[in-house]
Amino acid sequence: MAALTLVSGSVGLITLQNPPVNALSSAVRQGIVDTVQRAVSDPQVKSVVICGQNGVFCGGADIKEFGKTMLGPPLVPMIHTIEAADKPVVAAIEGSALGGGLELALGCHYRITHSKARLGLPEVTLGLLPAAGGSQRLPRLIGVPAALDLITTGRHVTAAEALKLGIVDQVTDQSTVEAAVKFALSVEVQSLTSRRISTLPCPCPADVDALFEGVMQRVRQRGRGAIAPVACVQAVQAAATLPYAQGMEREQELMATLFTSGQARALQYCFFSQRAVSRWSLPSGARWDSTKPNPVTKVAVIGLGTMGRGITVALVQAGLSVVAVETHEQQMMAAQRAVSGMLERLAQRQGVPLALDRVRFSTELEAVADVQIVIEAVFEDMALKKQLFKQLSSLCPAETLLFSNTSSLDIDHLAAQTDHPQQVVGMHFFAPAHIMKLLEVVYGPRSAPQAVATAMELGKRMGKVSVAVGNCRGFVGNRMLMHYLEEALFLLEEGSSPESIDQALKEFGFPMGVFQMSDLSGLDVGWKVRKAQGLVEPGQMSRVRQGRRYSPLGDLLCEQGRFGQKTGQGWYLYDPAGSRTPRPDPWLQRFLEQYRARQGLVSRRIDSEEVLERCLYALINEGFHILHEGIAAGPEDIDMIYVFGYGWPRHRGGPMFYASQVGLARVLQRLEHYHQLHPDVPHLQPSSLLRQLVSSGSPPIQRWKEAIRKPHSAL
Ligand SMILES: CCCCCCCC/C=C\C=C\CC(=O)SCCNC(=O)CCNC(=O)[C@H](O)C(C)(C)COP(=O)(O)OP(=O)(O)OC[C@H]1O[C@@H](n2cnc3c(N)ncnc32)[C@H](O)[C@@H]1OP(=O)(O)O
Repeated sequence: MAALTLVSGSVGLITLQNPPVNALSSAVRQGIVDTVQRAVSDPQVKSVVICGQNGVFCGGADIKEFGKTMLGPPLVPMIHTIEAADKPVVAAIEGSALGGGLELALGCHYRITHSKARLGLPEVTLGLLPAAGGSQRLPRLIGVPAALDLITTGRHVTAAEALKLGIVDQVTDQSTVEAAVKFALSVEVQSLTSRRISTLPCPCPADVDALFEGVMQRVRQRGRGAIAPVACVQAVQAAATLPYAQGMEREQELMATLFTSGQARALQYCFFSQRAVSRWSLPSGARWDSTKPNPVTKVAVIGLGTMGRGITVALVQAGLSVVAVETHEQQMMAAQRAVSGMLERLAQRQGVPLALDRVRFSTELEAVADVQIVIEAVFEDMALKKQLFKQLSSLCPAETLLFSNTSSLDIDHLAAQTDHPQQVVGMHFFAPAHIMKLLEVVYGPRSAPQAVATAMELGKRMGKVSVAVGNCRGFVGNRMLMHYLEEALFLLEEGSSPESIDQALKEFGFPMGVFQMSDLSGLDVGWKVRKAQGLVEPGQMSRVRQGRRYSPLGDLLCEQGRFGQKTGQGWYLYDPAGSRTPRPDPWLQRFLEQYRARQGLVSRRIDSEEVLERCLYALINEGFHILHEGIAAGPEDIDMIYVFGYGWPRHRGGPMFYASQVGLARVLQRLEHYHQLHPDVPHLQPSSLLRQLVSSGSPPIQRWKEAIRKPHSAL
């Protein structure tokens, strides 16, 4: 909807009305077409101002309408009519002008912006390009290099940057609508010839071909198989080389290939899923909208290793006071230097004042007595953590929340050490904790809803995508990852190599393959976990342990001191130790050949299809178990964990969305096939939920929840 009112005697004020972000739904587009026509034909109206209701100009096309039959007037002619009007049209931008919203503003003759507004063309992040003339108008307005940057990254710019780039004409700290009306009155009699962006030539640098070549190479590398960034470059290239009308034809042609693509569907699913995971619920029925988080101003972090340091920085960045505790004097000194350095670099990069005074370092555990939350981040050792939780329980007041940063340990065991188990929640951060977006918030059967709400809110304040999950071994992310890693080892035993497995996974879109990832995080991490599970038998080669197939390859490498990047050798060679560039290791190749010979294994050629199917379907199958058990509330939760924590390519939507795109029947059939070949691998046996979904006709992912039981904790 849009409303037209006459203000200041001669200004037609059009207000977009579609809360919360005034998205351009079919009703809004119809409203704009009608009000613009009325304003243009009304002799009393000498100029027009377009603004949005409730302090937001426009969040772009209505993403919920994508994939459905498009009704209502299309955007391109609508914006063209505005640009062609013979009365000045001014956009009054508050809040956001994004995507179609900015394209609408680019069709106006002037743009007045509030200093706190954000502008951008984020279509690429939804698998699209700015196809309401944005890819043709923006380069004409601000030049090819700046337009390429904004359109291929989708980044939002501040009002100040928009002014500097020439996207907007004026920035105000006062009422934007008032400023825009005043401005409109002042330009009522001015010529509009130079204000219609589509009629302007596109300013190009001299070396424009080289520029496009370089940008295309970068977006291909960065995009890891994403098609939208490539189309964005092609559209801007059309703006630079073709007249406007032909450029528009090219824009529409490119958009047509993107609009119905699986990648666009995946990216739009991610957009909504990212928002959906914040609406958590617990098995008790407690929910995000009925539980108030505790007010938090002061948090303690205990244990200042890599994780503790990152968590401290993330908390300070979120504006909280932090008590950072490390009981070992030397470790404390090193941590203090590291945290200060990280904060200094961040302050420099972000141009904000250094916030070092918000951290107090201490070697005394007693220093945590007056905080609202304690985040324990000591070494991943159950005995150590249990002892600490016991101490904290007697040190802290009853209302203090006790959170554990653990990647796999049982939260209920830790809660049982305290007098107030309802105050205990897991917070699984991902390294580096001040950078990685994901936070798994792990609740146990006794965790209070308020404790969960506070953890989720704290995650939000730190800028994280927080996902509430039930308690089980490895929670959601690592529990699924275990089977992915294990399949990769089995493939090595059967004849593959780290290089070819990693290559297949990188071509799928992961930033790195499974063996590179293992080298980066350290082979000793998994070794320690397997030892704790009683799976490691030093020097032993047996391939069946605890009644199922087992690969001792990782253990054998660890026994040789090959822990990955940090020791210079793991699945690859790193020269010098600590370098990040993996090189194939001839030693490993010989080692694998000898291993296969001793095990009586006949090496075979394994293609990338088998690599992907076995690694990914094993992981996905575990995802179905997790859904069935209620550990994750829905497929969106699993998918966001994988996209934000494990490098799953966003344009493939996450593992569960990927399964829905491949087709559940196909995933089931391939798992059955591989399980028949490897009956000693239980994780290849298809989950009953997957079977159930297939037999009920493979419903779309949005309807899987109907087939899933209520959430509960598995431990
Ligand atoms: C065959 C060829 C066919 C060709 C047809 C071509 C037709 C298309 C032509 C042009 C296309 C233009 C493309 C676009 O414009 S795509 C949209 C681009 N816009 C965006 O990406 C902006 C997305 N939104 C945001 O970034 C934020 O929401 C923001 C506006 C910054 C506000 O942030 P915040 O205040 O944090 O609020 P939330 O993100 O939580 O959002 C609040 C609720 O609003 C919903 N929302 C937001 N934006 C949209 C949108 N564009 N469409 C629909 N819904 C939107 C969001 O989901 C939240 O909903 P809920 O509360 O239910 O979770």
